[in-house]
Amino acid sequence: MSANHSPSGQQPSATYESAFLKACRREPVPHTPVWFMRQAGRSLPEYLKVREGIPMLESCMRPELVAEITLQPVRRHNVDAAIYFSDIVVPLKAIGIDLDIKPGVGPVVENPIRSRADLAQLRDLTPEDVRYVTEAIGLLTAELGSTPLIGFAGAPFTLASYLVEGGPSKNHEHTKALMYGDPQLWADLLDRLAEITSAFLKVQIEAGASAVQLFDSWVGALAPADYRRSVMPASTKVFDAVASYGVPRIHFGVGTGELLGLMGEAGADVVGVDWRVPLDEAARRVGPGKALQGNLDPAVLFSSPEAVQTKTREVLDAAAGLEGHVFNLGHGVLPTTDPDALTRLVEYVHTQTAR
Ligand SMILES: Cc1c2[nH]c(c1CCC(=O)O)Cc1[nH]c(c(CCC(=O)O)c1C)Cc1[nH]c(c(CCC(=O)O)c1C)Cc1[nH]c(c(C)c1CCC(=O)O)C2
Repeated sequence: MSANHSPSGQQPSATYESAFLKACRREPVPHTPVWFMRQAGRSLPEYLKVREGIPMLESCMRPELVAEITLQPVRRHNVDAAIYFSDIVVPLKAIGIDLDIKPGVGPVVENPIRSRADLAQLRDLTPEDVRYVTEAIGLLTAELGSTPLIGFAGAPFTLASYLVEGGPSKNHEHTKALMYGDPQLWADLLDRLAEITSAFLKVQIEAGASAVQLFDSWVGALAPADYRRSVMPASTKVFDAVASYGVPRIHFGVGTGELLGLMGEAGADVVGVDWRVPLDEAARRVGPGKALQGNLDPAVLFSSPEAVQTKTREVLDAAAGLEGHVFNLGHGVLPTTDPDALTRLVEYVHTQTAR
């Protein structure tokens, strides 16, 4: 199996040669590729329209709707990659965890996992549990042409934080209590989540995803020594599980300036950076042999078009010496972002970096 071809060998080579996948592989690109975390949904009126009356989790299980929402930002913004429309808790729902996504709140778990007995809630995930994912990706690869599709999953720590807290959390106190107080149970929990996450990513790659992103959104809450001891083994297990497919593996978290080197070491090909660390400094922390993704502050999009260009220029200048750069925001698109500001940003990055 050649690198970055799906096992079925169906992936057209125009996808393989796309600017996004080339940048991930640290090859020369015709222009800096751009996509946005949380580009699907959120600020788009056409998204709000098709989602009307359909709860979030249900919308993730309807293949035609998933395909449509995934394609909307590609049509509108001319981004260089699509991200599969789903949520990090979808695989947990698929194995029967009682949870919901509450509008304006996020994932809420009915019975938080805090004891060894609670671990029994986490059974293995099989492709049959998420047949709608395989189906939706089939529809998408047919429509996307040479535009790569990014599959994704939540990393073990971030999934554990929702499962242990029972919902979104600022301080992650229950999660840390378990991590420090019962290291063996914690390790077993993260290992279970690594198995589920690996299985979920494999389904997406085998269906045709050209790259995967592992979101460890909240891991920036940890110090490096704790990350290395208590989180890295599980994240490494996930990256190792999908290594043989040869598709780029992207790893991202918020507030992870002190963890960037370790997150690369965990097995990422591309390290995502939030807006707090300039990309040249991030490259020093990550070291050679990795591409970087980022890192315009999503709040910058609320300023004037001129200010957006100035701040974008700063990102591109800091990225000038990188081995590979995928332009993105430093975190997801904020819900009230003007969609036209995103379209203008894609065009600006493309024209500024066209070779
Ligand atoms: C931490 C996390 C979650 N989900 C996700 C993360 C990691 C990325 C990050 O750090 O932002 C990942 C995610 N969630 C969603 C996507 C879709 C693809 C994309 O456009 O990037 C992706 C990649 C859709 C969604 N996920 C969610 C929505 C909103 C649901 C709705 O509109 O009803 C969407 C479009 C819900 C959700 N789900 C989660 C949160 C915090 C929320 C927001 C709650 C809110 O503000 O309403 C958990």
